Amino acid sequence: MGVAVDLIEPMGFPWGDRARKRAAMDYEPETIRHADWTAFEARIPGRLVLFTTRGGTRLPEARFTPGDTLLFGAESSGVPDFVHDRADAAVRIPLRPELRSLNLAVATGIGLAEALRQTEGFPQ
Ligand SMILES: C[S@@+](CC[C@H](N)C(=O)[O-])C[C@H]1O[C@@H](n2cnc3c(N)ncnc32)[C@H](O)[C@@H]1O
Repeated sequence: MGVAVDLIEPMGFPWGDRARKRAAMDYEPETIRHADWTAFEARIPGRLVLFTTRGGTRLPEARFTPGDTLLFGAESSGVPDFVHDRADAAVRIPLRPELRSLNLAVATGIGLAEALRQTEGFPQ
């Protein structure tokens, strides 16, 4: 989709292995790897919009602006409380009550697609 990717250590998966290359095929996005949260936070250009299962605005009612950074948590534990507190907005993808969460890739695809739709950000 032409968006840059920020990866924040510690990550729950190895970076640079063959499985990642296979998943990304030939389409390596612009990627910055941050040593920790502090290093990432220093480079946030605009609003930080956290996708979370814990409250927040339902995705159909959420509004995105160009320059927003979308933040997604770890597959295992989501994000720590201090990251929740730091976010400028929190967005929840509504699920049936018996489901706890989507996996990271699916949540990212849904959230990114909606943000790009609202901001006319899809490639032409
Ligand atoms: C597998 S989930 C993490 C589950 C973790 N136990 C939790 O409750 O946060 C991985 C990431 O996908 C995103 N995600 C998954 N389901 C979501 C939902 N329904 N709404 C918003 N974000 C979601 C969040 O960013 C979450 O941190």
